[in-house]
Amino acid sequence: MQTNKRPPASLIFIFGGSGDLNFRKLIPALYNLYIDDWMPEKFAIVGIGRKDFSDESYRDRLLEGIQQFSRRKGEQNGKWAEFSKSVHYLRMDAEKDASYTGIADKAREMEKAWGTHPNILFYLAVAPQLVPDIATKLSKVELCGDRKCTRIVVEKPFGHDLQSAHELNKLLTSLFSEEQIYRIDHYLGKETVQNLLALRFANALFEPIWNRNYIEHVQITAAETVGVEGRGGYYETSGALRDMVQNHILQILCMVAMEAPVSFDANEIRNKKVDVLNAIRRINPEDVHSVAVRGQYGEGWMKGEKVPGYRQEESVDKNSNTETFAAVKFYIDNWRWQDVPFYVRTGKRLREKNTVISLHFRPAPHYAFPPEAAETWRPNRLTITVSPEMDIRIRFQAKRLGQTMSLDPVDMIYKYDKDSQGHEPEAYETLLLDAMEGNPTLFMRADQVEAAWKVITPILETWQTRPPVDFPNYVPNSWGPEDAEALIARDGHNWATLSVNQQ
Ligand SMILES: NC(=O)C1=CN([C@@H]2O[C@H](COP(=O)(O)OP(=O)(O)OC[C@H]3O[C@@H](n4cnc5c(N)ncnc54)[C@H](OP(=O)(O)O)[C@@H]3O)[C@@H](O)[C@H]2O)C=CC1
Ligand SMILES: O=C1O[C@H](COP(=O)(O)O)[C@@H](O)[C@H](O)[C@H]1O
Repeated sequence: MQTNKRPPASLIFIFGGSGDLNFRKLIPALYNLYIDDWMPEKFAIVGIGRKDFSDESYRDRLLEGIQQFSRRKGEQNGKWAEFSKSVHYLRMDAEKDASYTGIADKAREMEKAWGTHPNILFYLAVAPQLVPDIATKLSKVELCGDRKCTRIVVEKPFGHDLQSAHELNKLLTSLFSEEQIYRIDHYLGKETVQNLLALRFANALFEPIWNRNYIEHVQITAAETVGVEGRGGYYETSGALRDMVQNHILQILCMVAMEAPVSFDANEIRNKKVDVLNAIRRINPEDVHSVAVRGQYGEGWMKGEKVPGYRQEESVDKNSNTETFAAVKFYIDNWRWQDVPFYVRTGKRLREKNTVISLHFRPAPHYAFPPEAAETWRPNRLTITVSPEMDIRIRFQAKRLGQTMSLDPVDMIYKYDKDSQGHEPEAYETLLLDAMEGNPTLFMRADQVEAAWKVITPILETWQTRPPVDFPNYVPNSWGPEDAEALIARDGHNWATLSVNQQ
């Protein structure tokens, strides 16, 4: 969502500078922005943590992260040496340190060196329980005379439920103005998710049919092949509904279902999205079992390798009832979407890593072709593959070559990778650049986060009060529990096939 100019001088403090997210995502993103000439002319990055690093040993550690996880893995002809000169480490216990003088000193040092007040970004890549304390202390640090120069980026999970999200919002908005708070959801930085706006609102072709008159149902799948990967401690407090549905999937759903914005003003886009969340039909607790399915993977095999069940993962309770799979049917009660089901599902240890949105169109009103032509008939479908492939496909019927009138479903495909030649920015690159520029469009506003919690609260509460009796209920390398198939089959539909050669 960037403009074509570099952001102003920026000083970026990363709480969690010695942590996994910074190592795997944030530093690689900032480095790639640097290589692509998107970083400010003047910038400094200060990683904060309790571990012991000198600037030198910190840079060496971060280079290992680049080599493992960055889309450009090397030192890029000396670019790493140039970039890393601006990377520093500040050893500090963010809980015990009362005054954060190290931060104020660093800000003064950079101001003096640059001869200007930089924008200051505080990225809170730490466990959620540290956020209130750090935010409160940061709000008291003397910085650059004008507090408007600061922005605070808050990682997910944003709260544990509606109540805690509300309290966190209340605290943050008492310390900072809403314009300074950037609640991150990395799915919104993904190229294909952003392209939904272009597809829908830069083309006259789709909008007239983008409604209940033509669309029978919508599916959103965010499937992962990985298990909890050492994050069992966090995942035990979360589960698939909180980890993926409350944020990423509902945000995608909003992009699919929102009304056309009048402008690209951040609040205009966010208003249109929150309208969708507010229109999602509230689920009665007694209906939860018929519209929501949960699952947990047992032990099994993935691509020839034996993998443990969720209950055998590190830091997971041996009798855990945490769901690693969730599927939900939502309805949106508004003029555009009345009675169109939105089926969403997400899970770990599923057969493929794939995030896909598909819009399934109603059948043509009359089929004049001979019966044999109809044998392979499929309804029209628009599929947007978000990741790891990035493409848009339109399925339609075409005449098979030859003398008979036989029809086949075919796909018209636009592939992003063809244009990007492997240079597509990662979500965190887009979002960090937006945060430096001060563009909050792709970040969540306080009311959006709370509205999303409201949507899933009845499911969370029902699942909490009625523990599952059949966990684990799906094997790795499957598409989740059988009940998820039944959820959609009851309405006469199937989950869309996700492989590259889609049906
Ligand atoms: N990792 C990921 O893929 C993702 C993570 N997130 C979110 O990002 C956040 C961070 O996750 P992740 O990086 O995985 O967590 P890690 O456990 O790897 O890192 C935690 C970081 O917090 C620091 N920290 C903890 N306590 C203190 C303290 N008292 N003072 C200063 N620093 C402290 C640690 O520093 P030290 O060890 O040096 O004390 C470490 O740098 C979480 O909210 C998570 O949900 C969101 C999406 C994906
Ligand atoms: O936020 C999260 O997202 C990842 C999946 O992200 P993706 O970009 O790889 O699709 C998920 O693994 C993790 O559990 C969750 O916290």
